[in-house]
Amino acid sequence: MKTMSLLSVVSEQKPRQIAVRVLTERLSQEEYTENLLEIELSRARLSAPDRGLCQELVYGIVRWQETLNWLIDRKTEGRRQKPEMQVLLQLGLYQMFWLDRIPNHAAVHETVEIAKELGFVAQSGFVNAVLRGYLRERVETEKLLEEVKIAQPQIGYSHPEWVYQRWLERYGAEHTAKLMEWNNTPARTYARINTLKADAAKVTAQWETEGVKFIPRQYDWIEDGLIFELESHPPLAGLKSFKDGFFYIQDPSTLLSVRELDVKAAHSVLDLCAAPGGKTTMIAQQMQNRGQIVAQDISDDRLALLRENYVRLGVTCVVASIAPNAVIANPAQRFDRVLIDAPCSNTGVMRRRVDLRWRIQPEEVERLRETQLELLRRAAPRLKPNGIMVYSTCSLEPEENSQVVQQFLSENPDFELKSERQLTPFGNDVDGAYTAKLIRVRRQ
Ligand SMILES: C[S@@+](CC[C@H](N)C(=O)[O-])C[C@H]1O[C@@H](n2cnc3c(N)ncnc32)[C@H](O)[C@@H]1O
Repeated sequence: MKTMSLLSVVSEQKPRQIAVRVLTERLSQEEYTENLLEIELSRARLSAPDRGLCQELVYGIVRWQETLNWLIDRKTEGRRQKPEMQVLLQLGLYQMFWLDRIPNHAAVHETVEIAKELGFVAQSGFVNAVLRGYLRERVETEKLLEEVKIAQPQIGYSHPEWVYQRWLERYGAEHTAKLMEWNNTPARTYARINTLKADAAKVTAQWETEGVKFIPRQYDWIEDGLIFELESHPPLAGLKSFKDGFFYIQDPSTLLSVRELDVKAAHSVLDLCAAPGGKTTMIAQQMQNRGQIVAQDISDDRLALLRENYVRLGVTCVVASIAPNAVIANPAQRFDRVLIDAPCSNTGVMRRRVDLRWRIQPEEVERLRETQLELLRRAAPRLKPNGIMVYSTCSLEPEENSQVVQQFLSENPDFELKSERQLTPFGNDVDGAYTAKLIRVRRQ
């Protein structure tokens, strides 16, 4: 029988069907999985629990794809399956071995039914056989899944071999395992209180009335009472506290570079890679909306997000423009502070970007180094003598971090490295982030 196009099954508004569609689309499209899912969910009318299940299936299967494929290969002698068939088998196995709340027989039955709905009637027996085989060997398979984490961690924790080898060399086996485990765990949500609009007492009182469950969190680089982990909440964009600009969602690691910048109220600040504005708006908060922040970004779409954010948060001391126009427009202007929150491989935030690990390539890290150095070189002449320039990334790779800074320093003897710090998930329980604080010691 001819197989039906997945897109023709749109009338089915069920979480598993939508998950299969997104997981199949991602194999042939450039678009990020998160965006594909959002598009599909915006078209579907799912209940909140069904949306949650759909997201959990998509994100979980993308994260664990290497391990799932390994399980499938064991039963199919490595024979290549059609992409849709592979996705169906992944869907069944993921529910059986990773989701506690789905009974096994339901996982098998539902997956076989979806196979039939999609036109894989002849192959549905094969799907059934593979899944039932694993059902019979459930206990042994669970043991095997634990053993492969030790024998072949890149398969056991589902990461590309090259990424695993890189981290193994740098961080050792134990930390690398922790890092990969972290990347496979759904990311937590953190809110930073926007003190331009409200204090922590006011925001938390408002959250109580809105059904937000929160816990205060402390970090050595952030003043107390500023960061809350949101354990559960209704959709944030619908909350009055959100619309009123009482808080901004960001990982605590992103605030280290702002602390290092050490801004004062009347300062002039150049924020070279500013969008969507997590750091810009925190800098404005520290300057109590005085002084001036020239915020730039290369992307128009992201600059629109920056504007949306600073309007919502009541930030008024920002001039935003497409890079590098503002700097070119006034070449004589010098700044007290410069922040370069550079584009990077994002290896420190892999748990927030589910398919990132399958997209990045070693060559990309090399290419990014060039951009990062270029940004530092462009920014350096704009810093006043004795001013502070902070370079930051959310990468765990020294090639994009200390090595870039060292190269810059070797070319710029008027700059000194004051401090640098690498935050890691296994060391600090936050996303990975690197920050270097540089001082311009004399005029060249
Ligand atoms: C890590 S993100 C910045 C995040 C932002 N600082 C925040 O805290 O929300 C890096 C940004 O650099 C921008 N970008 C990339 N290449 C750039 C360039 N050559 N000049 C300026 N911005 C650039 C990207 O569009 C992206 O928005």
